[in-house]
Amino acid sequence: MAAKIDATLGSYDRMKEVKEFDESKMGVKGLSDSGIMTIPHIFVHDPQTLSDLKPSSKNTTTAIPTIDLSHINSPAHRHKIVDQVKSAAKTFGFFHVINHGVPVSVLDETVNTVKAFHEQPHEDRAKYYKRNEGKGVMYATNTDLYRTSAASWCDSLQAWMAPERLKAEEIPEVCREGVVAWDLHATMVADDVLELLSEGLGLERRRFKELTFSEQRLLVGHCYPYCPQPDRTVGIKAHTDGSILTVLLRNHVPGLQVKHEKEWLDVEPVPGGLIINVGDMLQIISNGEYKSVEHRVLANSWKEARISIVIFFSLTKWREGGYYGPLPELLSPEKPPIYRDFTEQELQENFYSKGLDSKSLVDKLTIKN
Ligand SMILES: O=C(O)CCC(=O)C(=O)O
Ligand SMILES: [Fe+2]
Repeated sequence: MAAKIDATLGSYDRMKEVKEFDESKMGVKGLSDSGIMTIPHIFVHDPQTLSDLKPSSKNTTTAIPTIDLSHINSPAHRHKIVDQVKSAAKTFGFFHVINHGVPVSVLDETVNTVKAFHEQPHEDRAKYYKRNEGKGVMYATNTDLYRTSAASWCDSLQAWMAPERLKAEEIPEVCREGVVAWDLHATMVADDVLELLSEGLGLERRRFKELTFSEQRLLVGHCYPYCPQPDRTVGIKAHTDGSILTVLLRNHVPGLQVKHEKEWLDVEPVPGGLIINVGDMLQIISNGEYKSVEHRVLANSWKEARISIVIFFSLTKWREGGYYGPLPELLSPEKPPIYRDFTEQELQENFYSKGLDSKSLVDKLTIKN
């Protein structure tokens, strides 16, 4: 790779530095623990990205909706909850759910178990550091480290839980039990929310389940360690999720922001709550009814690590010929498809070309009149 010129950094061989950092297997956790005051060049983002990084203005009172799932099985309450979920998925694309049935002790245990993995001594973590996307378990700094133009201050443990059933022994022992339990609990919540979303489109309650929308699951345990220069990098770049639906559990350390009406909005923690967001696939199959919204994580300026556990739910059953697209039952002469059909290969290529820098799938598939 040619040496890169950066006005503030001078000339340097980016790929060489990326490789050296990656091969050290220390992760950003190791960099942070070493007490550095200046972050390596490879993490510095371009001035345009940096100029836009700030917590949302203090006086904003807008927050993503919080939806209480206590009475989802009561006919008297269900239609109201369906309306709330539908409205949140249409406007914000993000919402909190509370009283979702998972005990707070399980939420805490899940965060602690993932934190315990990332806070092991370097030698113990380094044993797992590798890049094998698509199956099994992988632990590394940034999935897209070699594809992106600027790295982010975050290490991630990824576990492809399903459809190919992940063997428990492949999961690092320190977090094995917690990860397996979380996959079960989060899937139950996702299935409940998918039923509400299915009804919100006027479809049968079980329709999304039949369409296998929660059968592919990638669990990611992120760690955003303290960053000495949070104004020069990010925790995760602005992106939309490629999933059908994402379930996100986080600790109390701030950083997550969601784009709403062109403004970045801080997502404040809700005690006992889980965050749900619509992914690109759901925006497409719902023919634009539900919105996959941009979000990002600021680099962590707290001494305590920010921990989040994300499960990306997606479908396993493609239509004959390997295609997918807006659901035919949602289309009519008044509501023609606004996205074209696409193949699984196109989906993969979109992600693996440039990682999170890629143009969103939704933009690529929009039918231009
Ligand atoms: O850590 C978070 O809060 C968000 C992570 C995220 O957006 C992702 O993994 O796609
Ligand atoms: Fe995301």
